[in-house]
Amino acid sequence: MAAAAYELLVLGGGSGGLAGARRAAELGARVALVEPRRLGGTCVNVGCVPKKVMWNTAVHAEFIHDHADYGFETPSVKFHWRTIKEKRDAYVRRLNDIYESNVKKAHIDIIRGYGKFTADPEPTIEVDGKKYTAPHILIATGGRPAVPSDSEIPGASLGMTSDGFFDLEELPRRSVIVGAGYIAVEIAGILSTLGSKSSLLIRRDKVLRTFDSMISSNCTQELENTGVEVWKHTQVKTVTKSSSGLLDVTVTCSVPGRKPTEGVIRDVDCLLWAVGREPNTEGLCLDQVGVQVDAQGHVVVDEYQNTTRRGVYAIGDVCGRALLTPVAIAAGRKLAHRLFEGKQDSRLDYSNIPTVVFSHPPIGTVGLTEEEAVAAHGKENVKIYSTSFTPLYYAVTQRKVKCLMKLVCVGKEEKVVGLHMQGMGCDEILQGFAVAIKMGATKADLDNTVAIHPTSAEELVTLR
Ligand SMILES: Cc1cc2nc3c(=O)[nH]c(=O)nc-3n(C[C@H](O)[C@H](O)[C@H](O)COP(=O)(O)OP(=O)(O)OC[C@H]3O[C@@H](n4cnc5c(N)ncnc54)[C@H](O)[C@@H]3O)c2cc1C
Ligand SMILES: NC(=O)c1ccc[n+]([C@@H]2O[C@H](COP(=O)([O-])OP(=O)(O)OC[C@H]3O[C@@H](n4cnc5c(N)ncnc54)[C@H](OP(=O)(O)O)[C@@H]3O)[C@@H](O)[C@H]2O)c1
Ligand SMILES: N[C@@H](CCC(=O)N[C@@H](CS)C(=O)NCC(=O)O)C(=O)O
Repeated sequence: MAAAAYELLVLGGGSGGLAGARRAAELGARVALVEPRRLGGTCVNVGCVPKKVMWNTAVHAEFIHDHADYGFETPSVKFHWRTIKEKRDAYVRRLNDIYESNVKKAHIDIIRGYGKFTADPEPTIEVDGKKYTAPHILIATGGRPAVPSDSEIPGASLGMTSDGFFDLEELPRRSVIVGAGYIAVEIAGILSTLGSKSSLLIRRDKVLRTFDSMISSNCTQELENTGVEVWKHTQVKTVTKSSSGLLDVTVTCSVPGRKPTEGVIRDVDCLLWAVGREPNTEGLCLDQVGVQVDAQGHVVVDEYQNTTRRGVYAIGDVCGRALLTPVAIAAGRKLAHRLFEGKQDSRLDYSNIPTVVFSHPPIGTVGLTEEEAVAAHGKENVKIYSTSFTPLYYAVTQRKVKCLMKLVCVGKEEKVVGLHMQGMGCDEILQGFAVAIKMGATKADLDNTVAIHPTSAEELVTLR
């Protein structure tokens, strides 16, 4: 029988697990955190943080094109991938140490290893043969990149995923990215902007299909503008390695209404699958404890993050809803307040979650798309305000990149239910407007706010 030394056991030291564990400890709970790898999870090690460093690097590469227009004489510029990779890795290691020290300062015990449930009558976790139990157990084991199997696509395993992208020691010469979501768009943009000849293979005719159609169309166009070759209606058929060690990627292009055609992309040194993520639930033995998972293996939870077994909870990517760091963090903290501060109603409201895609230029979006608003409220009740302009930054440059903005408003009072934009600075503009939208702002509220000039953000309070 295991000793119940803890009040909360957390499986996974990523964004959600760390935040939930630390908030619970702050509220006085005795907490242990089970984690086999370096602390920080996906976000710190192979996600948001190293990705943003590479996006910043790519933004530098873009600005270099404008130096002459701004009067700077630029001698030939050389880019050293290794320099930024070493600095990035060092920063990630620093973050790993900071998280470890914060956890220790909070008197949270770290149990090193993979946790799994046992068949004991009370929910119990086993790590390397040792058992631990607690009245509250939180599953925050996140997810991993999905890769097609070699039986689905012969040679698929010759490719890498976003995890492998962060191990690359050099900028690939020829990249092929498969997928149409956040990761595909972000990595294709980074690689292409930094000088890798890049092709993006998408199954349909546009990327980011679930976003507002304005964003989906514009982002597809911007990828092409930045030099990414977008292969539409295309899927990989086989992958082979040539004697040179490079990959040949055979693809099928099936445009609706036309005969499918085949093509080969040769001498590829980076084939990257970005076709979604899978939850880390396989080895947890959830069936032993009566925790239900859905068809994709995500843990099924209610609005309070309760699983189907009393005393067992789940947060973050492992639940498969809004796979974003701040969502995992917020859900973990809300749960801690419910369990250890008696705040019965403490739960995360999943509506109006703002999100940014670090494309070139970046995308910011919150709330309903135009299509969703029309479906929910009827076309006659939806009013759209939109604009497309060239930000002042480009007034003196040869390179011109547009900024697009759209407000989706509903009803007579024109409540703002959606904001979608792509353009320079939109990543940073979004957060403040997301507060206003969360508070129920109307178009009149935006109009009553005096503009800040000269900015791109001012367009959002002067739309007509
Ligand atoms: C390339 C990429 C870029 C991203 N960019 C962004 C971004 O810009 N902004 C954003 O908001 N989100 C971004 N995300 C998503 C974000 O990283 C995730 O939503 C977030 O990390 C989820 O946190 P989590 O706690 O649910 O899981 P994770 O952070 O994945 O943590 C899970 C932890 O559980 C551990 N674990 C697994 N199995 C076990 C086990 N059996 N026992 C104990 N521990 C276990 C893992 O080792 C891991 O440390 C990105 C993701 C990727 C892949
Ligand atoms: N900036 C950020 O906040 C950020 C950055 C990265 C990741 N993330 C989070 O991480 C999650 C996972 O990212 P992701 O890009 O892996 O997944 P994703 O956003 O869910 O996109 C996966 C894409 O892959 C395509 N796809 C699926 N199967 C495919 C196949 N067999 N062949 C070709 N394409 C296929 C799908 O597009 P179609 O269906 O249109 O073909 C889909 O858009 C995101 O949803 C996001 O929540 C966030
Ligand atoms: N500003 C954020 C923290 C910054 C953040 O999101 N950090 C990421 C990794 S860089 C994380 O996973 N944090 C977990 C935690 O702060 O507990 C917050 O306080 O919510």
